[in-house]
Amino acid sequence: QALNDNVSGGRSGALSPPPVTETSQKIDVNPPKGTRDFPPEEMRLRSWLFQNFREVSRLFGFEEIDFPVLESEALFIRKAGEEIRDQLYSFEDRGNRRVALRPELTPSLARLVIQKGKSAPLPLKWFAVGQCWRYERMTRGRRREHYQWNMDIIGVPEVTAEAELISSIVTFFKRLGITSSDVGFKVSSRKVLQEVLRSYSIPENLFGKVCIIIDKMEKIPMDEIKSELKSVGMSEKAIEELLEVLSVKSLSKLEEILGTAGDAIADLKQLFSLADKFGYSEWIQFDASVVRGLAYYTGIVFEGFDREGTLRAICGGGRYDRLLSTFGGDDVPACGFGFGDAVIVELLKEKGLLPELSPLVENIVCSLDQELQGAAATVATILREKGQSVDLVLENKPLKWVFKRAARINAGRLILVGNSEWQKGMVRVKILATGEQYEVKLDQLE
Ligand SMILES: OCc1cccc(Br)n1
Repeated sequence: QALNDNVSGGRSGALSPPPVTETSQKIDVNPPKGTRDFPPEEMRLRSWLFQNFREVSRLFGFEEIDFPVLESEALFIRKAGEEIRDQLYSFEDRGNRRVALRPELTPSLARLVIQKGKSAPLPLKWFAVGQCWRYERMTRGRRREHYQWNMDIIGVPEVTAEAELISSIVTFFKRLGITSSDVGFKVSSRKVLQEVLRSYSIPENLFGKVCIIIDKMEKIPMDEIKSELKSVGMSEKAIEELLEVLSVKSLSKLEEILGTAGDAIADLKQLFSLADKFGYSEWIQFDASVVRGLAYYTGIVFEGFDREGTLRAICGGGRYDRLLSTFGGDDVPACGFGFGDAVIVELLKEKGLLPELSPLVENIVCSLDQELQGAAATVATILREKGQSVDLVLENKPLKWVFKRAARINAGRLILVGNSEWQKGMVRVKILATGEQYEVKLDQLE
Protein backbone atom coordinates (compact mmCIF):
# COMPACT_ATOMS: atom_id res chain seq x y z
CA GLN A 1 0.00 0.00 0.00
CA ALA A 2 1.80 3.18 -1.12
CA LEU A 3 2.09 5.78 1.62
CA ASN A 4 -0.16 8.66 0.68
CA ASP A 5 1.81 11.89 1.18
CA ASN A 6 -0.95 14.34 0.38
CA VAL A 7 -2.78 13.54 3.61
CA SER A 8 -5.78 15.44 5.00
CA GLY A 9 -4.92 17.70 8.01
CA GLY A 10 -1.88 18.90 6.12
CA ARG A 11 0.55 18.49 9.06
CA SER A 12 3.88 17.44 7.61
CA GLY A 13 4.83 13.93 8.56
CA ALA A 14 1.42 13.12 10.03
CA LEU A 15 -0.01 10.24 8.06
CA SER A 16 -3.71 9.45 7.96
CA PRO A 17 -5.34 6.98 5.61
CA PRO A 18 -6.64 8.49 2.35
CA PRO A 19 -10.33 9.43 2.58
CA VAL A 20 -12.54 6.51 1.53
CA THR A 21 -14.96 7.84 -1.06
CA GLU A 22 -18.58 6.69 -0.66
CA THR A 23 -18.90 5.29 -4.15
CA SER A 24 -15.50 4.39 -5.62
CA GLN A 25 -15.25 5.20 -9.32
CA LYS A 26 -14.75 1.80 -11.02
CA ILE A 27 -11.30 1.69 -12.63
CA ASP A 28 -10.86 0.43 -16.18
CA VAL A 29 -10.11 -3.25 -15.57
CA ASN A 30 -8.69 -3.79 -19.06
CA PRO A 31 -4.93 -3.56 -19.68
CA PRO A 32 -3.60 -0.48 -21.49
CA LYS A 33 -4.35 -0.28 -25.22
CA GLY A 34 -2.29 -2.69 -27.31
CA THR A 35 -1.20 -4.77 -24.31
CA ARG A 36 -2.33 -8.16 -23.03
CA ASP A 37 -3.10 -9.84 -19.72
CA PHE A 38 -2.16 -13.48 -19.30
CA PRO A 39 -4.81 -15.15 -17.13
CA PRO A 40 -4.14 -18.85 -16.40
CA GLU A 41 -5.28 -20.34 -19.72
CA GLU A 42 -3.35 -17.83 -21.83
CA MET A 43 -0.39 -18.11 -19.47
CA ARG A 44 -0.27 -21.89 -19.91
CA LEU A 45 0.06 -21.42 -23.70
CA ARG A 46 2.70 -18.72 -23.28
CA SER A 47 4.66 -20.87 -20.81
CA TRP A 48 4.48 -23.81 -23.20
CA LEU A 49 5.80 -21.63 -26.04
CA PHE A 50 8.62 -20.23 -23.89
CA GLN A 51 9.53 -23.70 -22.66
CA ASN A 52 10.05 -24.67 -26.29
CA PHE A 53 12.13 -21.52 -26.90
CA ARG A 54 14.30 -22.45 -23.92
CA GLU A 55 14.57 -26.15 -24.79
CA VAL A 56 15.79 -25.40 -28.33
CA SER A 57 18.25 -22.84 -26.96
CA ARG A 58 19.53 -25.55 -24.58
CA LEU A 59 19.85 -28.06 -27.42
CA PHE A 60 22.09 -25.58 -29.25
CA GLY A 61 24.25 -24.89 -26.22
CA PHE A 62 23.08 -21.29 -25.73
CA GLU A 63 23.16 -19.54 -22.34
CA GLU A 64 20.23 -17.47 -21.14
CA ILE A 65 20.69 -13.75 -20.41
CA ASP A 66 18.37 -10.90 -19.57
CA PHE A 67 18.46 -7.09 -19.27
CA PRO A 68 16.09 -4.29 -18.20
CA VAL A 69 13.00 -3.61 -20.30
CA LEU A 70 13.87 0.07 -19.69
CA GLU A 71 17.00 1.28 -21.49
CA SER A 72 18.65 4.59 -22.32
CA GLU A 73 16.86 5.99 -25.36
CA ALA A 74 20.28 6.50 -26.99
CA LEU A 75 20.54 2.73 -27.54
CA PHE A 76 17.81 2.90 -30.14
CA ILE A 77 18.40 6.26 -31.80
CA ARG A 78 19.56 5.41 -35.32
CA LYS A 79 19.21 7.82 -38.22
CA ALA A 80 18.12 5.40 -40.93
CA GLY A 81 14.41 6.14 -40.76
CA GLU A 82 13.39 2.84 -39.21
CA GLU A 83 9.81 2.19 -38.15
CA ILE A 84 11.14 1.02 -34.80
CA ARG A 85 12.50 4.54 -34.21
CA ASP A 86 9.24 6.24 -35.16
CA GLN A 87 7.38 4.06 -32.66
CA LEU A 88 9.84 4.27 -29.77
CA TYR A 89 8.08 4.17 -26.38
CA SER A 90 10.34 6.79 -24.82
CA PHE A 91 10.05 9.42 -22.08
CA GLU A 92 12.03 11.56 -19.69
CA ASP A 93 12.31 10.07 -16.21
CA ARG A 94 12.29 12.03 -12.92
CA GLY A 95 16.07 12.31 -13.21
CA ASN A 96 15.63 14.07 -16.56
CA ARG A 97 17.13 11.07 -18.34
CA ARG A 98 15.83 10.11 -21.77
CA VAL A 99 14.78 6.47 -21.43
CA ALA A 100 12.75 4.03 -23.54
CA LEU A 101 10.95 0.73 -23.26
CA ARG A 102 13.09 -1.48 -25.48
CA PRO A 103 11.60 -2.10 -28.96
CA GLU A 104 14.01 -5.01 -29.53
CA LEU A 105 16.66 -6.96 -27.60
CA THR A 106 19.75 -6.80 -29.84
CA PRO A 107 21.03 -3.34 -28.74
CA SER A 108 20.81 -4.44 -25.07
CA LEU A 109 22.74 -7.57 -25.96
CA ALA A 110 25.39 -5.49 -27.74
CA ARG A 111 25.62 -3.22 -24.68
CA LEU A 112 26.10 -6.22 -22.38
CA VAL A 113 28.78 -7.78 -24.63
CA ILE A 114 30.76 -4.50 -24.62
CA GLN A 115 30.29 -4.15 -20.86
CA LYS A 116 31.58 -7.69 -20.28
CA GLY A 117 34.54 -7.21 -22.67
CA LYS A 118 37.33 -9.77 -22.23
CA SER A 119 35.57 -11.34 -19.24
CA ALA A 120 33.19 -12.97 -21.76
CA PRO A 121 35.54 -14.88 -24.10
CA LEU A 122 34.26 -15.25 -27.66
CA PRO A 123 32.35 -16.85 -29.22
CA LEU A 124 29.28 -16.07 -27.16
CA LYS A 125 26.05 -17.98 -27.74
CA TRP A 126 23.41 -16.15 -25.76
CA PHE A 127 19.63 -16.23 -25.81
CA ALA A 128 16.89 -14.18 -24.17
CA VAL A 129 13.11 -14.11 -24.02
CA GLY A 130 11.89 -10.62 -23.31
CA GLN A 131 8.98 -8.21 -23.71
CA CYS A 132 9.46 -5.52 -26.34
CA TRP A 133 7.44 -2.36 -26.83
CA ARG A 134 6.42 0.10 -29.51
CA TYR A 135 4.11 3.09 -29.33
CA GLU A 136 1.98 2.72 -32.41
CA ARG A 137 -1.04 4.89 -33.13
CA MET A 138 -3.89 2.51 -32.38
CA THR A 139 -5.42 3.29 -35.82
CA ARG A 140 -4.39 -0.15 -36.97
CA GLY A 141 -5.38 -1.76 -33.64
CA ARG A 142 -2.03 -3.47 -33.53
CA ARG A 143 -0.29 -4.60 -30.39
CA ARG A 144 2.12 -2.37 -28.50
CA GLU A 145 3.99 -5.18 -26.82
CA HIS A 146 5.09 -8.66 -27.62
CA TYR A 147 7.60 -11.16 -26.28
CA GLN A 148 10.60 -12.01 -28.41
CA TRP A 149 12.89 -15.00 -28.31
CA ASN A 150 16.36 -13.93 -29.45
CA MET A 151 19.39 -16.10 -30.11
CA ASP A 152 22.70 -14.44 -30.94
CA ILE A 153 26.19 -15.69 -31.82
CA ILE A 154 28.91 -13.13 -31.10
CA GLY A 155 32.46 -13.45 -32.41
CA VAL A 156 31.99 -15.79 -35.40
CA PRO A 157 32.54 -14.12 -38.83
CA GLU A 158 31.78 -17.29 -40.82
CA VAL A 159 28.38 -18.09 -42.31
CA THR A 160 28.31 -21.25 -40.17
CA ALA A 161 26.87 -18.98 -37.46
CA GLU A 162 23.86 -17.95 -39.55
CA ALA A 163 23.40 -21.58 -40.67
CA GLU A 164 23.37 -22.66 -37.00
CA LEU A 165 20.76 -20.01 -36.11
CA ILE A 166 18.44 -21.07 -38.94
CA SER A 167 18.89 -24.68 -37.85
CA SER A 168 17.73 -23.73 -34.33
CA ILE A 169 14.54 -22.16 -35.70
CA VAL A 170 13.87 -25.20 -37.91
CA THR A 171 14.32 -27.37 -34.81
CA PHE A 172 11.79 -25.18 -32.99
CA PHE A 173 9.24 -25.40 -35.81
CA LYS A 174 9.62 -29.18 -35.98
CA ARG A 175 9.04 -29.51 -32.23
CA LEU A 176 5.70 -27.76 -32.68
CA GLY A 177 4.69 -29.96 -35.62
CA ILE A 178 5.27 -27.25 -38.22
CA THR A 179 6.82 -28.55 -41.47
CA SER A 180 8.57 -27.07 -44.50
CA SER A 181 5.19 -27.26 -46.29
CA ASP A 182 3.82 -24.79 -43.74
CA VAL A 183 6.69 -22.31 -43.52
CA GLY A 184 9.95 -21.39 -45.24
CA PHE A 185 12.84 -18.93 -44.90
CA LYS A 186 13.58 -16.25 -47.46
CA VAL A 187 17.33 -15.71 -47.40
CA SER A 188 19.48 -13.02 -48.94
CA SER A 189 22.49 -10.87 -48.09
CA ARG A 190 22.73 -7.13 -47.71
CA LYS A 191 26.06 -7.46 -49.47
CA VAL A 192 23.97 -7.85 -52.63
CA LEU A 193 22.60 -4.35 -52.09
CA GLN A 194 26.00 -3.08 -51.07
CA GLU A 195 27.62 -4.35 -54.29
CA VAL A 196 24.97 -2.69 -56.44
CA LEU A 197 25.20 0.59 -54.53
CA ARG A 198 29.00 0.54 -54.77
CA SER A 199 28.83 0.02 -58.53
CA TYR A 200 26.87 3.30 -58.62
CA SER A 201 29.25 4.88 -56.06
CA ILE A 202 26.40 5.53 -53.65
CA PRO A 203 28.14 6.62 -50.39
CA GLU A 204 28.35 3.90 -47.68
CA ASN A 205 26.58 6.10 -45.11
CA LEU A 206 23.37 5.87 -47.18
CA PHE A 207 23.42 2.07 -47.06
CA GLY A 208 21.21 1.76 -43.97
CA LYS A 209 18.70 4.28 -45.29
CA VAL A 210 18.42 2.47 -48.64
CA CYS A 211 17.86 -0.86 -46.86
CA ILE A 212 15.02 0.62 -44.77
CA ILE A 213 13.39 2.02 -47.91
CA ILE A 214 13.74 -1.31 -49.74
CA ASP A 215 12.24 -3.12 -46.74
CA LYS A 216 9.05 -1.15 -47.32
CA MET A 217 8.57 -2.73 -50.75
CA GLU A 218 5.22 -4.64 -50.78
CA LYS A 219 4.08 -2.33 -47.95
CA ILE A 220 3.96 0.99 -49.86
CA PRO A 221 3.46 1.72 -53.60
CA MET A 222 6.51 1.26 -55.86
CA ASP A 223 6.52 4.89 -57.03
CA GLU A 224 6.85 5.96 -53.37
CA ILE A 225 9.80 3.58 -53.01
CA LYS A 226 11.40 5.13 -56.09
CA SER A 227 10.87 8.70 -54.91
CA GLU A 228 12.33 7.86 -51.49
CA LEU A 229 15.36 6.28 -53.18
CA LYS A 230 15.71 9.39 -55.34
CA SER A 231 15.50 11.58 -52.25
CA VAL A 232 18.58 9.85 -50.77
CA GLY A 233 20.47 10.66 -53.96
CA MET A 234 20.10 7.61 -56.22
CA SER A 235 19.88 8.16 -59.98
CA GLU A 236 17.02 6.74 -62.04
CA LYS A 237 19.45 4.25 -63.60
CA ALA A 238 20.77 3.11 -60.23
CA ILE A 239 17.20 2.67 -58.94
CA GLU A 240 16.17 0.66 -62.00
CA GLU A 241 19.16 -1.68 -61.69
CA LEU A 242 18.71 -2.03 -57.94
CA LEU A 243 15.04 -2.96 -58.35
CA GLU A 244 15.95 -5.41 -61.12
CA VAL A 245 18.53 -7.11 -58.87
CA LEU A 246 16.01 -7.25 -56.01
CA SER A 247 13.57 -9.18 -58.20
CA VAL A 248 16.08 -12.00 -58.67
CA LYS A 249 14.99 -15.28 -57.10
CA SER A 250 17.89 -17.53 -58.04
CA LEU A 251 21.53 -17.49 -56.99
CA SER A 252 22.76 -18.40 -60.47
CA LYS A 253 20.87 -15.46 -61.99
CA LEU A 254 22.31 -13.20 -59.29
CA GLU A 255 25.79 -14.48 -60.12
CA GLU A 256 25.27 -13.54 -63.77
CA ILE A 257 24.44 -9.97 -62.69
CA LEU A 258 26.96 -9.46 -59.87
CA GLY A 259 29.77 -11.74 -61.05
CA THR A 260 31.69 -13.89 -58.58
CA ALA A 261 33.99 -11.14 -57.24
CA GLY A 262 31.96 -10.04 -54.18
CA ASP A 263 31.32 -11.88 -50.91
CA ALA A 264 27.55 -11.87 -51.35
CA ILE A 265 27.50 -14.84 -53.71
CA ALA A 266 30.17 -16.75 -51.77
CA ASP A 267 28.32 -16.28 -48.46
CA LEU A 268 25.01 -17.37 -49.90
CA LYS A 269 26.50 -20.40 -51.67
CA GLN A 270 28.13 -21.46 -48.40
CA LEU A 271 24.88 -21.01 -46.51
CA PHE A 272 22.95 -23.18 -48.97
CA SER A 273 25.64 -25.83 -48.84
CA LEU A 274 25.51 -25.85 -45.03
CA ALA A 275 21.72 -26.00 -45.13
CA ASP A 276 22.09 -29.29 -46.97
CA LYS A 277 24.46 -30.63 -44.30
CA PHE A 278 22.12 -29.49 -41.48
CA GLY A 279 19.25 -31.15 -43.33
CA TYR A 280 17.00 -28.12 -43.84
CA SER A 281 17.50 -27.36 -47.58
CA GLU A 282 13.79 -27.66 -48.30
CA TRP A 283 13.12 -24.92 -45.73
CA ILE A 284 15.12 -22.11 -47.35
CA GLN A 285 15.06 -20.19 -50.63
CA PHE A 286 17.09 -17.31 -52.00
CA ASP A 287 15.06 -14.11 -52.40
CA ALA A 288 17.02 -10.92 -53.14
CA SER A 289 14.13 -8.74 -51.98
CA VAL A 290 14.62 -9.69 -48.32
CA VAL A 291 16.46 -6.90 -46.51
CA ARG A 292 14.68 -6.75 -43.10
CA GLY A 293 13.73 -3.48 -41.43
CA LEU A 294 16.65 -2.92 -39.08
CA ALA A 295 19.45 -0.65 -40.26
CA TYR A 296 22.30 -2.50 -38.58
CA TYR A 297 22.28 -5.71 -40.66
CA THR A 298 25.43 -6.02 -42.79
CA GLY A 299 25.36 -9.48 -44.38
CA ILE A 300 23.08 -12.53 -44.54
CA VAL A 301 19.47 -11.69 -43.65
CA PHE A 302 16.58 -14.14 -43.37
CA GLU A 303 12.94 -14.23 -42.40
CA GLY A 304 10.50 -17.02 -41.66
CA PHE A 305 7.25 -16.82 -43.63
CA ASP A 306 4.05 -18.85 -43.86
CA ARG A 307 3.67 -20.38 -47.30
CA GLU A 308 -0.05 -19.55 -47.42
CA GLY A 309 1.00 -15.88 -47.24
CA THR A 310 -1.74 -14.88 -44.81
CA LEU A 311 0.51 -13.83 -41.91
CA ARG A 312 3.24 -11.29 -41.26
CA ALA A 313 6.84 -12.51 -40.93
CA ILE A 314 7.08 -15.17 -38.19
CA CYS A 315 10.68 -14.37 -37.28
CA GLY A 316 13.71 -12.69 -38.77
CA GLY A 317 17.38 -12.05 -38.30
CA GLY A 318 20.80 -11.69 -39.84
CA ARG A 319 24.40 -10.60 -39.48
CA TYR A 320 25.23 -7.26 -37.81
CA ASP A 321 29.02 -6.96 -37.84
CA ARG A 322 29.12 -3.19 -37.19
CA LEU A 323 26.63 -2.76 -34.34
CA LEU A 324 29.08 -3.16 -31.47
CA SER A 325 31.57 -0.73 -32.97
CA THR A 326 28.82 1.87 -33.46
CA PHE A 327 28.36 1.67 -29.66
CA GLY A 328 32.07 2.33 -29.20
CA GLY A 329 32.96 -1.33 -28.72
CA ASP A 330 35.53 -3.36 -30.66
CA ASP A 331 34.69 -4.53 -34.14
CA VAL A 332 33.10 -7.87 -33.23
CA PRO A 333 31.19 -9.95 -35.80
CA ALA A 334 27.69 -10.94 -34.69
CA CYS A 335 24.44 -12.41 -35.93
CA GLY A 336 21.12 -13.25 -34.39
CA PHE A 337 17.37 -13.42 -34.80
CA GLY A 338 14.14 -12.32 -33.14
CA PHE A 339 11.08 -14.56 -32.91
CA GLY A 340 7.83 -12.96 -31.68
CA ASP A 341 5.20 -14.70 -29.56
CA ALA A 342 2.15 -13.58 -31.54
CA VAL A 343 2.39 -14.57 -35.23
CA ILE A 344 3.51 -18.10 -34.30
CA VAL A 345 0.31 -18.56 -32.26
CA GLU A 346 -1.78 -17.40 -35.23
CA LEU A 347 0.07 -19.97 -37.37
CA LEU A 348 -0.46 -22.76 -34.84
CA LYS A 349 -4.18 -21.90 -34.74
CA GLU A 350 -4.36 -21.99 -38.55
CA LYS A 351 -2.62 -25.39 -38.63
CA GLY A 352 -4.64 -26.88 -35.75
CA LEU A 353 -1.44 -27.32 -33.77
CA LEU A 354 -2.35 -25.50 -30.56
CA PRO A 355 -1.63 -27.86 -27.63
CA GLU A 356 -4.30 -28.95 -25.13
CA LEU A 357 -3.03 -27.44 -21.87
CA SER A 358 -5.26 -28.03 -18.86
CA PRO A 359 -4.51 -27.06 -15.25
CA LEU A 360 -3.09 -29.94 -13.22
CA VAL A 361 -2.78 -30.47 -9.49
CA GLU A 362 -2.06 -33.88 -7.99
CA ASN A 363 -4.12 -33.51 -4.81
CA ILE A 364 -6.94 -31.52 -3.34
CA VAL A 365 -7.02 -31.80 0.44
CA CYS A 366 -10.01 -30.90 2.60
CA SER A 367 -11.19 -31.41 6.17
CA LEU A 368 -14.72 -32.62 6.74
CA ASP A 369 -15.25 -30.39 9.78
CA GLN A 370 -13.91 -27.09 11.13
CA GLU A 371 -11.70 -28.46 13.93
CA LEU A 372 -9.78 -30.60 11.44
CA GLN A 373 -8.67 -27.62 9.31
CA GLY A 374 -5.29 -27.80 11.06
CA ALA A 375 -5.04 -31.53 10.37
CA ALA A 376 -5.71 -30.84 6.67
CA ALA A 377 -2.86 -28.32 6.67
CA THR A 378 -0.59 -31.00 8.19
CA VAL A 379 -1.55 -33.48 5.46
CA ALA A 380 -0.97 -30.85 2.73
CA THR A 381 2.48 -30.11 4.12
CA ILE A 382 3.43 -33.80 4.24
CA LEU A 383 2.47 -34.21 0.59
CA ARG A 384 4.22 -31.00 -0.50
CA GLU A 385 7.41 -32.07 1.24
CA LYS A 386 7.22 -35.23 -0.88
CA GLY A 387 7.10 -32.98 -3.96
CA GLN A 388 3.39 -33.38 -4.59
CA SER A 389 1.23 -30.44 -5.61
CA VAL A 390 -1.70 -29.78 -3.29
CA ASP A 391 -4.70 -27.49 -3.50
CA LEU A 392 -5.64 -27.11 0.17
CA VAL A 393 -9.31 -26.15 0.72
CA LEU A 394 -8.93 -23.14 3.01
CA GLU A 395 -12.51 -22.79 4.24
CA ASN A 396 -15.10 -25.14 5.65
CA LYS A 397 -16.89 -26.17 2.44
CA PRO A 398 -19.51 -28.82 1.69
CA LEU A 399 -18.25 -31.88 -0.12
CA LYS A 400 -20.28 -30.97 -3.24
CA TRP A 401 -18.32 -27.73 -3.51
CA VAL A 402 -15.02 -29.62 -3.08
CA PHE A 403 -15.84 -32.09 -5.86
CA LYS A 404 -16.79 -29.22 -8.16
CA ARG A 405 -13.52 -27.43 -7.49
CA ALA A 406 -11.55 -30.70 -7.88
CA ALA A 407 -13.01 -31.11 -11.38
CA ARG A 408 -12.30 -27.50 -12.31
CA ILE A 409 -8.65 -27.64 -11.27
CA ASN A 410 -8.22 -31.11 -12.73
CA ALA A 411 -7.06 -32.66 -9.42
CA GLY A 412 -5.80 -36.25 -9.52
CA ARG A 413 -6.79 -37.26 -5.97
CA LEU A 414 -9.11 -36.03 -3.23
CA ILE A 415 -7.66 -36.44 0.27
CA LEU A 416 -10.40 -36.25 2.89
CA VAL A 417 -9.46 -35.59 6.54
CA GLY A 418 -12.37 -36.90 8.58
CA ASN A 419 -12.83 -37.48 12.30
CA SER A 420 -13.12 -41.25 12.39
CA GLU A 421 -10.11 -41.80 10.10
CA TRP A 422 -8.03 -39.10 11.82
CA GLN A 423 -8.61 -40.79 15.21
CA LYS A 424 -6.87 -43.83 13.69
CA GLY A 425 -4.05 -41.71 12.22
CA MET A 426 -5.51 -42.21 8.75
CA VAL A 427 -7.01 -40.23 5.86
CA ARG A 428 -9.38 -41.20 3.05
CA VAL A 429 -8.08 -41.08 -0.53
CA LYS A 430 -10.34 -40.91 -3.60
CA ILE A 431 -8.85 -41.33 -7.08
CA LEU A 432 -11.00 -38.91 -9.04
CA ALA A 433 -10.53 -40.46 -12.49
CA THR A 434 -11.71 -43.93 -11.41
CA GLY A 435 -13.71 -43.28 -8.25
CA GLU A 436 -11.59 -45.84 -6.41
CA GLN A 437 -11.21 -44.92 -2.73
CA TYR A 438 -9.37 -46.26 0.30
CA GLU A 439 -8.08 -45.34 3.75
CA VAL A 440 -4.34 -45.01 4.33
CA LYS A 441 -2.12 -44.32 7.33
CA LEU A 442 -0.70 -40.82 7.26
CA ASP A 443 2.88 -42.07 7.32
CA GLN A 444 2.16 -44.27 4.29
CA LEU A 445 0.55 -41.54 2.24
CA GLU A 446 2.57 -40.90 -0.87
O1 LIG B 1 7.96 -6.46 -34.36
C1 LIG B 1 8.14 -5.16 -34.00
C2 LIG B 1 7.63 -4.92 -32.60
C3 LIG B 1 8.44 -4.34 -31.65
C4 LIG B 1 7.92 -4.11 -30.39
C5 LIG B 1 6.64 -4.46 -30.12
C6 LIG B 1 5.90 -5.05 -31.11
BR1 LIG B 1 4.12 -5.55 -30.78
N1 LIG B 1 6.37 -5.28 -32.35
